Amino acid sequence: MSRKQVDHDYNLRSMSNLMGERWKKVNDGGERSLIKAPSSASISSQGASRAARKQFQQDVTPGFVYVLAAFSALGGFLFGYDTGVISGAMLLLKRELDLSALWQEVLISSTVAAAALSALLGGFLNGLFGRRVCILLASFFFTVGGIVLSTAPGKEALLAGRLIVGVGLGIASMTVPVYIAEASPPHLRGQLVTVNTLFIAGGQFTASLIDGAFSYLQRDGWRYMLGLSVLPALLQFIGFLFLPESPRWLIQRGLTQKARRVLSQIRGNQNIDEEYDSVKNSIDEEDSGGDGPVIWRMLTYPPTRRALLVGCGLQMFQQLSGINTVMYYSATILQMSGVRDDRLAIWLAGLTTFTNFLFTLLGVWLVERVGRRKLTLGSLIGTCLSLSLLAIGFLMSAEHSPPVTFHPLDPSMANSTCSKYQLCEPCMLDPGCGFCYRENGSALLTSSCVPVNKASTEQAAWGRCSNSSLMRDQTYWAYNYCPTSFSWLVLLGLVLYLAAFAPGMSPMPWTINSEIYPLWARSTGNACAAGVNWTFNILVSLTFLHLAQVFTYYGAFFLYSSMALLGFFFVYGCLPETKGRRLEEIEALFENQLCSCGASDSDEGRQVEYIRVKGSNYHLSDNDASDVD
Ligand SMILES: O[C@H]1[C@H](O)[C@@H](O)[C@H](O)[C@@H](O)[C@H]1O
Repeated sequence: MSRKQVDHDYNLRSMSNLMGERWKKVNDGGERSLIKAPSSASISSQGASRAARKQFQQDVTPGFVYVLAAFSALGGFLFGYDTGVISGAMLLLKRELDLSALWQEVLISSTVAAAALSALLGGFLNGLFGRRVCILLASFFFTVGGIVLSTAPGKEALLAGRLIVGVGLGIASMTVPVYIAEASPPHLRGQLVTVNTLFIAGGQFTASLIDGAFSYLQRDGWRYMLGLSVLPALLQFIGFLFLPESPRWLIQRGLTQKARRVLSQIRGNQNIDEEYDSVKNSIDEEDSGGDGPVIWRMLTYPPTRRALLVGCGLQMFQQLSGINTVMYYSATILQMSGVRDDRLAIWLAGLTTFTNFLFTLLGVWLVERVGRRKLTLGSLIGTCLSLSLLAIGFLMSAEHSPPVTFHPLDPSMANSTCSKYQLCEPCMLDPGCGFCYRENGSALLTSSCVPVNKASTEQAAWGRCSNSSLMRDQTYWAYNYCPTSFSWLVLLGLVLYLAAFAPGMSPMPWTINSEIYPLWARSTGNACAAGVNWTFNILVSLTFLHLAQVFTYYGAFFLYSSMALLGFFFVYGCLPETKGRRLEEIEALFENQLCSCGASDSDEGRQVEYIRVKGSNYHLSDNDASDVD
């Protein structure tokens, strides 16, 4: 059968289905008639139409859109790589450059702080120069930053490199999801934008492998770790010299001929008239909320104000659910479970990032099947429960904390706080102390709380645990953790957390933000939401250790768990389903009072029909139905 015949056949089938629905509408006499009631008579025709729809969707998805998404998502890969690689690089850097704790902290957080600011600036750049130029700019910053980092003669140059990379990160994090969303056909949009988060997870996984591999290279290993990001950055830069601008941005800028050309390039041989017209009409009719700066117009126009609240709220709850603390803390959790070899701990931390990657893949598969709302809600429940399990694991460990049985005399006679502690728990919560102990089978002998070596937390300042290469005779040094028999509970919590967080709460805030704003507000909305993400990222990572000191570890994880629960209620009440809708239709979802979405949950069961009109992918909404009579 020729392609033309298949198309024709599908048109007829769609139209006859549609007529059936219209007939039902007349009989029901109500709006809800487009919600398909599965009657036995319709089952076989449903099967046929599903097959036809599948065929149709395959037809309308030329490979070019995948190439475009993959090159854009290299920005996500760099996001994951550059945020992930620093922990391993820091282990080598602090020794080689003799970095103080303050410098270590500055080098780690400067990138995130720069990303928060440049994400906000990115909104302005996106509106002015377009998505393509911003992605080129981001990959340029990644490349230059990588070169500066790998050739840095000292810590000041390292700081400059980390700041440059941060600027790239902020711009990429807000531009890439928007660009992919604007180029994708509606039925694939969620999946393709979620691929960007898959690339973030892939970047974090690759970073942990590279950290593991180069940790053996004691001299200059960090130069390779930090410098390798130049390769994907260059690849993206070169790729984007040839890739097109977002057709929606071009239409908005009045570059209509170019927009048509780009759209037909992205859609292969499809007829793009319908899609072009619908974007153009919605831009022409767009109510951009009057005059003044975009952010002001967004805040004074109720639908965009609500969308902004939902978008920023999602990003805030993503970070408040503690993802970066859990990722950062995974090596310690593994050490608690008895992994004492540092290198093994580094490799096993790679296993954590791999688990994260695998479950993000599940998210890519689920997003167009169950929809954004259900996926996010399910993920938040799982996140809340697994964080509670993690907290219970820490609580049990604290309740059964081993006692300090041996109080060695401080050779410096300095008044160290460490000698005051009677249990391991308060000793390990004090950043200046660590727990030094001997193990005989499962029994702990001669355990003491002693000051940590200021130059390296891997050993004590003095005594039996002060030289890691001499620690024999089953003598161990535990910094930041206590030996416990409940580590399996914590480990289980960690795996379940990743399984729950990675498919939903990790990608959905990015995916949803890329689709909930009308075109005039899209760059600014995404810039604000990305800015909120980075700001809460830095806030949560910087406060974690202090939080643990005040509330202990289990207190901190219970707090994250309650944040996830709050996030659940927020999403339940405020997030409408955007699956399958054209970007131009989504604004209407925010026309009702904020946080009344839970009430319209039943709409999710609605089966959406795609019909081919003049060769385009057309989503039939309740409002459009009368036009196709
Ligand atoms: O969605 C991403 C992802 O979950 C990353 O693992 C995390 O490090 C980022 O902060 C987050 O925005």
